[in-house]
Amino acid sequence: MITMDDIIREGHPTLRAVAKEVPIPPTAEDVELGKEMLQFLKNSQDPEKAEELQLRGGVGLAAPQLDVSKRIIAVHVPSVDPEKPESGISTVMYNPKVLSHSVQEACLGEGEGCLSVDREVPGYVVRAARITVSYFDAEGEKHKIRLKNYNAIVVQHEIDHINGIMFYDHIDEKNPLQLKDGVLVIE
Ligand SMILES: CC(C)(C)[C@H](NC(=O)Nc1cc(F)cc(F)c1)C(=O)N(CC(=O)NO)CC1CCCC1
Ligand SMILES: [Zn+2]
Repeated sequence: MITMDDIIREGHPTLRAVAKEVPIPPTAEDVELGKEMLQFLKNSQDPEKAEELQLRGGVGLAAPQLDVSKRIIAVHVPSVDPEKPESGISTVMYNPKVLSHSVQEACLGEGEGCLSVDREVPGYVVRAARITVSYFDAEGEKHKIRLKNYNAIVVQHEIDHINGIMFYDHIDEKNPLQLKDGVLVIE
């Protein structure tokens, strides 16, 4: 079972490596890893389990954060609106790839953090507001999905990890809280 002790922190070189594509269909080992990554996120959002295991509430995790330099990410974003279950996303993506993205940009109003970063780093992290992502699932089936707003932010944050990019790489050091016109602020 994955706990916070398995998550490497900034400074560890694996967080800055470009992770390798995995064979498709994924091996049994990579399928098991993906399942454990998704379970970690679910546990981290369960009050009892999070308390018991001292987990930070996570919505996304990339294999490099477990010191596994493979292009595997897991996302578990609760749907905020029970009427619209599709507003959330819960899946493991093998070899995810952003095929296209909107010109429109977006950022989280409170900025971003990271399970691998044990400090606050203030500043807007500007990303594409909408993306089209292709990925393979555990069975080796290819998917192509369009994401927007928070789901798009989470997946971009995780895909950054498999490319050795940290969220603060996107923050404008001189004006971290400066917002260009037209950037959609997601609260
Ligand atoms: C860094 C941390 C604060 C732990 C962040 N959690 C988070 O946003 N919690 C959250 C949000 C919800 F909407 C519902 C919920 F149940 C819990 C997170 O998991 N990540 C993922 C990460 O570090 N992946 O490597 C950071 C987010 C910043 C923007 C997207 C992901
Ligand atoms: Zn992160």
